[in-house]
Amino acid sequence: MTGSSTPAEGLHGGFGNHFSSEAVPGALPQGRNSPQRAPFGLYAELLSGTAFTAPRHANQRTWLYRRQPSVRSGPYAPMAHALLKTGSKDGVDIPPDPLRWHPIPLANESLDFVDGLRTMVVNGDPDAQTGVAVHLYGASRPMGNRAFVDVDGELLLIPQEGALRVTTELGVLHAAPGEIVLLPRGMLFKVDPAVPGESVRGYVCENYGAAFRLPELGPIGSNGLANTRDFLAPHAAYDDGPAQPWELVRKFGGTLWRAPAQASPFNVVAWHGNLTPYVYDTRRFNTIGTVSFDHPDPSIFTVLTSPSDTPGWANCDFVIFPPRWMVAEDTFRPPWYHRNVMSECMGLVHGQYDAKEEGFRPGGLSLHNSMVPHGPDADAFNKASAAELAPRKLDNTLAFMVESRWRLRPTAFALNGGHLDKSYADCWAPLQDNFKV
Ligand SMILES: O=C(O)Cc1cc(O)ccc1O
Ligand SMILES: [Fe+2]
Repeated sequence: MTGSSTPAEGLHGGFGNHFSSEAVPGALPQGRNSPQRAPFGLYAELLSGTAFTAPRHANQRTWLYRRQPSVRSGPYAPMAHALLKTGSKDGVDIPPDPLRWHPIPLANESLDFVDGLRTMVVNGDPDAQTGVAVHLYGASRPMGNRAFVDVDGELLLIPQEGALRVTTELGVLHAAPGEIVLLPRGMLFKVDPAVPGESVRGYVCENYGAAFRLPELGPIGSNGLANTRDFLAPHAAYDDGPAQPWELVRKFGGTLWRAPAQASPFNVVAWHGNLTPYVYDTRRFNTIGTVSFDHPDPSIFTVLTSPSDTPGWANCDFVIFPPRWMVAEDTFRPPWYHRNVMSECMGLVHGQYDAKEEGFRPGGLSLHNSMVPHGPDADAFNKASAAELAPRKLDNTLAFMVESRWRLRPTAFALNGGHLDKSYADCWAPLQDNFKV
């Protein structure tokens, strides 16, 4: 990896594909996974993402050929992190009101990606492999010789400010706002500002449940929404410099643990498999909407889904609200007023969200828990009720939603950290009873 960087073009494409990659020609064993001696003195190591006996269509694993096996690290000692939380046990009780947070200013303290994580909402329990968390990240410096691995869940990074360089065991990915990065459970990585000296900010969805997959398309057919080939996996790249001290940070059972390592863990020279990180550009999302009337359910905007044991009732749906044409006739075009059984946590990467043109700001967050009434604010209602219904492009915008079947509990930091929008509910106060017969 020293002296090498992954070009944005030419990555492997295809969600769930089986890829092969070697940074040194001949480093990948052919015809078998664990030859008596792996090429060039490398160690063979398996990383499984599903149980060995998971059905073939869901089975995920990757074979790594590396300079040192991962077991060459430790012992681990607890590492304090005041604001990184896990599962519903780390959430607080809240009244069933809609909640919203102002963006947290870009980090001006010296924080790396791990130090700068702040958990906002949590549910479930990683020991039961259910639930999600939504964290905010804010980093002003690179991780240096520090690698992070999350055993509690896979991570979906949603950059909001500043581009990221994400180094993983399988190679390097770059992601700017508008792109997202999926990091499998148990795979080591580090996240650095792509531009040295620049501060970065964004969101992280941590998924303790079944791995994210593409949603079923039903009557949409065989194409559409997030297309398989647009998920890009890295090429093998490894640190080829001399051994240096590293620190490994492992999130394991809701606690952070740290261990020294004598050399870089990014030492995988070749790999093959289908358990890989991905970068996905949301501009590739094939957005589908009504061409007649009514506001469709937002499930048409699902990028990735983590199913629960109940069909159709997701542990987590990751949904985006990308630029799109609004053409519906005789229709109130923004979202309707609603109470949903699913709990909804929303963020804004850039632009404006049509239900809340003011108040919901890029980098901010909102939470509408199960059955909590919400919908367009009074301004959006008045504007959309009176608007001339010509075709209109909703442009320069990207909002997203992490939706879960389980109630999302805010953390104590979310409630008391100084970023809660205490007057959120006022945005609906002007709505009057306009009923007249
Ligand atoms: O509350 C929200 O803004 C998210 C949302 C959007 C939409 O188009 C329909 C339902 C819904 O919950
Ligand atoms: Fe909603």
